[in-house]
Amino acid sequence: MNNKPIIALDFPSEKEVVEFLGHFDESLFVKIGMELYLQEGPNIVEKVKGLGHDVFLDLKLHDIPNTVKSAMKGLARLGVDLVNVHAAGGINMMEGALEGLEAGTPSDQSRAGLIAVTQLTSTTEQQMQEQQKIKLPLIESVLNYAQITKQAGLDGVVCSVHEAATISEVCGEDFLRVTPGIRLAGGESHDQKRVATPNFARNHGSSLIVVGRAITNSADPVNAYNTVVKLWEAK
Ligand SMILES: O=c1ccn([C@@H]2O[C@H](COP(=O)(O)O)[C@@H](O)[C@H]2O)c(=O)[nH]1
Repeated sequence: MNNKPIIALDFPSEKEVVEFLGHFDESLFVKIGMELYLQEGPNIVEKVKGLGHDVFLDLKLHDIPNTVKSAMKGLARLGVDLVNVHAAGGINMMEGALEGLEAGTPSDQSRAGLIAVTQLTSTTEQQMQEQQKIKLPLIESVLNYAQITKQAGLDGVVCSVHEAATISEVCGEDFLRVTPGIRLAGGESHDQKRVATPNFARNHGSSLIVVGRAITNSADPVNAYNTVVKLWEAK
């Protein structure tokens, strides 16, 4: 899997996606989330792959184990590079997801990476404690989700940059830490709560960063992307 910044294609339809990708003359790593997928269906994956880009299909599956297993089996045929579930679905559900993904992957293709969302980057410790009734520091909840994700055999987690280094220490360097909530210095946070810059992510344990609005809302998305790349790659 390449380690380019993953651009979140949070657009309402294929039209905006094609227009956006048309600005770039290189192969990208992009994320298709529920907004786009629920409007355009599996064809949007084929379209974006056909344009030569790697795809993280971010549908965050969360259901009973049998349902997630069957859904993953179907998704495996789309040939995406990375997919995910919610760790809150539990170990049996995550094992089912992995089984489905393995069963559905055509024999001439390699299986997509499978990761699990810990605590969304839009969640604060206070919200988690009050609304989810998890009476722990947020880092402990994230770490617990990371550990059960590893136990289920998945490849890594979605977390914020602020938990990435601890997860790496506990679960190992090879266990992926995919971190959304990335903003350029001084940029608006929007609905995100646990945010960080690309260079902070680089130095604090992220394996991959996910960047949406800092690039897609920019008047010059190629320049914004190149700025993110420079900061992410800077040592
Ligand atoms: O915890 C999570 C899990 C997924 N996301 C997704 O990442 C992008 C972030 O977009 P920005 O515009 O850079 O905020 C978005 O598609 C989310 O669905 C996340 O933010 N946090």
